[in-house]
Amino acid sequence: MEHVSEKKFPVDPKDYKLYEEIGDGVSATVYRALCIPYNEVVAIKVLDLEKCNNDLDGIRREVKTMSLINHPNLLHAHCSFTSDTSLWVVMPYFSGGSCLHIMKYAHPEGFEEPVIATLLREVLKALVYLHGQGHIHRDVKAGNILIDANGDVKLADFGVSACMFDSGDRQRSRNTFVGTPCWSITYPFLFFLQISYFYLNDVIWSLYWYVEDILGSFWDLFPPSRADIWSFGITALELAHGHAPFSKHPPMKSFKEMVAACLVKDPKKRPSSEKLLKHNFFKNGRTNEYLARMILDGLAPLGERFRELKVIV
Ligand SMILES: Nc1ncnc2c1ncn2[C@@H]1O[C@H](COP(=O)(O)OP(=O)(O)OP(=O)(O)O)[C@@H](O)[C@H]1O
Repeated sequence: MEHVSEKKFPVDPKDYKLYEEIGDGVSATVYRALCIPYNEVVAIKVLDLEKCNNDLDGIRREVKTMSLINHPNLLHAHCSFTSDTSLWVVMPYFSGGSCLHIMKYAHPEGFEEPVIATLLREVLKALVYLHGQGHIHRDVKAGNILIDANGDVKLADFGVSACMFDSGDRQRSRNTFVGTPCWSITYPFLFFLQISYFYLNDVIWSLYWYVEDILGSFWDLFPPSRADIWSFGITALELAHGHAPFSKHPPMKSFKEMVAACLVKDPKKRPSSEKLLKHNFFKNGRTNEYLARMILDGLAPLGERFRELKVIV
């Protein structure tokens, strides 16, 4: 288990030097930056509060959660502060960037099975911890799985995470719009269209009927953490890019079973993160060094990759 850094990171923008852009999202831009007093490279996510749906207090609470959380597979924020109309979240810099980014840049056909098993096993460890602490991540997706140069894997972005024990309006309001469409359980049909050719015929109809179910509000009827299990299943498909890993070879039975278990219509019947971690599929997982070798070797620096991809888009 990592130790929470004793270092107190400065909360004044003047103490940071922003370098190049390394990522962007709906309402934020992420920069590689230097923390001048510590001479340490960090990543800073600058959120434009005017573009955010969430209230400022809500975001602050989430960042606070992010700074209190302490698990080797969860991204820990150093600090956060506001500057004009933006919120700066200072985090460790992960030079590999996100899995989504790496896929787009160097693995457009998706990752191979041992890579997927290794990545997902690490993400699942983070979910076991979060769920055990009473949190739901609510935005599990390839874009939120970060990798550092050693192949260490971190689940990032608590922008939409919620506490399962929150009650009343906050929990309810979160259930209405947070999360990323497709990965969140409220928009599965978009992804359903994308993977309609996919070989998991037996879960396709479950996905379809699930859409019907969401028309009614039944959040209280199932364990909230199972929403993350759904997104986890979608992320597994995302990493395999809509086809079975090693699809030129005999189909991967354990991958198919694991995804099917996550994408069960009835949330109560989805496995808990703890149970899922024991699934046979994760026995294919390897070491972090293997991951670094397989997906990071030979890649250009993150900022350069980001620039190149932006030109293509
Ligand atoms: N600490 C970090 N180190 C390195 N790269 C990062 C870091 N944090 C974010 N990034 C990069 O920036 C990208 C955008 O991050 P952000 O959290 O805004 O994205 P997102 O969750 O994909 O977008 P959205 O906010 O739309 O859901 C990530 O996908 C990743 O490539």
